[in-house]
Amino acid sequence: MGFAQLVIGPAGSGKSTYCSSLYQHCQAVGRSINIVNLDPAAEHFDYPVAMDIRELISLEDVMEELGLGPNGGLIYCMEHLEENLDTWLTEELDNYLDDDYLVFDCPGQIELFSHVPVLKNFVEHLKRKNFNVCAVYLLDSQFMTDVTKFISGCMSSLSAMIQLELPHVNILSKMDLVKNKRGVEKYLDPEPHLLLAELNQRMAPQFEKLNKSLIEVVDHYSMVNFLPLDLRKEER
Ligand SMILES: Nc1nc2c(ncn2[C@@H]2O[C@H](COP(=O)(O)OP(=O)(O)OP(=O)(O)O)[C@@H](O)[C@H]2O)c(=O)[nH]1
Repeated sequence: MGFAQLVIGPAGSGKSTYCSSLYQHCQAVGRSINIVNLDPAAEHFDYPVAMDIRELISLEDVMEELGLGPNGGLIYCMEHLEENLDTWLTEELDNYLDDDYLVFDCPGQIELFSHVPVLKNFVEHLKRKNFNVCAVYLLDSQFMTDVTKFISGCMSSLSAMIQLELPHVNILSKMDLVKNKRGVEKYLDPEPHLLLAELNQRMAPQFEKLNKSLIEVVDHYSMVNFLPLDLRKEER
């Protein structure tokens, strides 16, 4: 059985930086890891790329040849990947042995983990190929600066959890940029009644019922907890 991590999260949340740090860490502790680029728009990498979607299709070519914009072009590329799961991806995966660990650096377009089924089908394919897969969802720590952003971050993570149905770890990225660490702490293991009180205070009275339902959702999916990660700590 192989092992795979799908690194997902909004654009700019720090996915590639996380992959690069993970690679360096594994190097330091003598473990082998293979990072795969699944972003057809990516150009620069701080890690050796073991497998690269751009060998199959690149966003630049699609935009030029089909006249699509960046978003439509990216979805086109990912759908092309989906059509080539049994060919390109299978051939690439054949290069890896049973115990190998693959980390997939995914694009940040929210459609891919909300309603477009490409990543879901990608995951199913990995499972058929005997990979044990988990999702690592990165969210910028700036989402934890007030309750409304926190709820929006939880909802985006939740949509990925529901769409992919994978063991799911939430990571709060860019912790070095947080000035008020205490302010963030209350969102790491949140008390539902305090969140609700804060939300009601922030919003007009007509939202009270909606606020209650949202907090219940966050509470029921108690997996919506975030692990803070400060990748820049060792540099300081
Ligand atoms: N200060 C700080 N900056 C970070 C950290 N992680 C990432 N960044 C910066 O945030 C920006 C985006 O980081 P990326 O790792 O490219 O994010 P991404 O999620 O891969 O971006 P997309 O592929 O565009 O979705 C870059 O300028 C990084 O240098 C961090 O832990 N601390």
